[in-house]
Amino acid sequence: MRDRNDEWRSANETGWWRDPEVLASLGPALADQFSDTHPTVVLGLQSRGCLLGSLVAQHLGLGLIEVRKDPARSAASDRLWQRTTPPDYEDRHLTLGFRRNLINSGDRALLVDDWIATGAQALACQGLVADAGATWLGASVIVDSLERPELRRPLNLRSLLHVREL
Ligand SMILES: O=P(O)(O)OC[C@H]1O[C@H](OP(=O)(O)OP(=O)(O)O)[C@H](O)[C@@H]1O
Ligand SMILES: Nc1ncnc2[nH]cnc12
Repeated sequence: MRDRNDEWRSANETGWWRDPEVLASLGPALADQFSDTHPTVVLGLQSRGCLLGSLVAQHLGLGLIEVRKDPARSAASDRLWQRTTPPDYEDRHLTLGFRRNLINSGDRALLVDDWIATGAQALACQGLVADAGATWLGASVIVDSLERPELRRPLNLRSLLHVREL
């Protein structure tokens, strides 16, 4: 998994997906970080989070909710749970959301993503789960690059690697 791309000062994540063994291991590894919980649904953040979220959901025998950027393009806003993020790692205030009928108040939601930096997008996802009256279990990510360590506990963040290990 060590794959530093010096030009961009970030990991070359597409190389991870290209490796069949790494790809096969990611769903189980991300799921196992929350083996003490009982998720009923996986949330995947567009776009890399969806790629990984589907691996985790399939491993656990669960379904996936695609958390879309700019979800109002695909459904009327009164049918959506939507939240706007604080500034993310690219200083964007993104609107994230999904259709309300995809989740119910009895759901126990696990967010899956490749990377966390400011935590802005994960916080918005936590807010979406709260809006639906569902239970937030935590965020299972590959790389922890969290800039605000005080968010680690409220988000219940668990990671396969810290950015310093890349
Ligand atoms: O902690 P934050 O500052 O919120 O940033 C982390 C998020 O940003 C990246 O996705 P990006 O929006 O670049 O989309 P992508 O998955 O399409 O690359 C990354 O995959 C996380 O989803
Ligand atoms: N995928 C990613 N998401 C957020 N911050 C990053 N920095 C480097 N890669 C990143």
